[in-house]
Amino acid sequence: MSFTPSTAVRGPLNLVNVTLEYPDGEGTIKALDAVDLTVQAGQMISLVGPSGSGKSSLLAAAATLIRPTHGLVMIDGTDATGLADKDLTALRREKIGIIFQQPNLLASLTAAEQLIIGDHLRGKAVKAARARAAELLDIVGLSSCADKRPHQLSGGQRQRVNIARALMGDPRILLVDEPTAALDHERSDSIVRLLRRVTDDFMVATVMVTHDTEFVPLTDAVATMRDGKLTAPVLTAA
Ligand SMILES: Nc1ncnc2c1ncn2[C@@H]1O[C@H](COP(=O)(O)OP(=O)(O)OP(=O)(O)O)[C@@H](O)[C@H]1O
Repeated sequence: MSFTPSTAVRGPLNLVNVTLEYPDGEGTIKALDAVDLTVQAGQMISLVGPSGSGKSSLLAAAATLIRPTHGLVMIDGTDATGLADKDLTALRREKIGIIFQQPNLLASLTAAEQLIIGDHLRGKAVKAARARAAELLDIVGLSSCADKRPHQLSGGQRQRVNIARALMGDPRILLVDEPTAALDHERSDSIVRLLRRVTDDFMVATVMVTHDTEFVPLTDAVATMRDGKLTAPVLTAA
């Protein structure tokens, strides 16, 4: 299935009045409360806020992994909330790269194979996938590690494989959850700089949840979650 923008597109990622409620005893809890967010191609937004404020819920809604109770989740011009599960899965594979805190690499696969397997699921030819995987591993600085398995890589290298894997489908959107949580300062800095570079070079719309406010200046703007509400992104000085 191919997805083409059907309405005026404000950005690859556009959340409009998104509310997400979870059952909570007799009542409900609003994990997201009328959230609006637009992220343009080539723009990187930091998402900060206290524990329980709704950051993971926002990423999950933007990733189309969870359907909001109200509101629109526009992915490159397509309203994801109106799609059947099968089409939603296809949209996610085509448009969204997700980078979790833990790389979740498969222990038995080499770095190159971690990337190729995703393209296999997308139904792409193996030869083209091999070439693309080699190119992306080079871009993330791992060309000499293509044949290494996860246990032969450092934490920072595993996170680089994770980033390269998320780029395999040529996504329009990158959603990144605490990418530096398990890394020391130097590796954290280089991972956020890498995310900045791929946002610029691949013109993706990137949202990065982070508790490390020191990396916020590497991003274009910072938005704060509090009790499910999102402040308008504030441009950083850089
Ligand atoms: N599956 C769920 N069922 C019920 N309530 C949930 C569920 N997931 C999250 N919540 C609640 O929704 C609110 C927002 O949680 P969320 O995990 O999105 O916050 P967060 O900012 O990502 O927190 P953290 O930084 O600790 O990961 C919290 O009150 C949380 O308890």
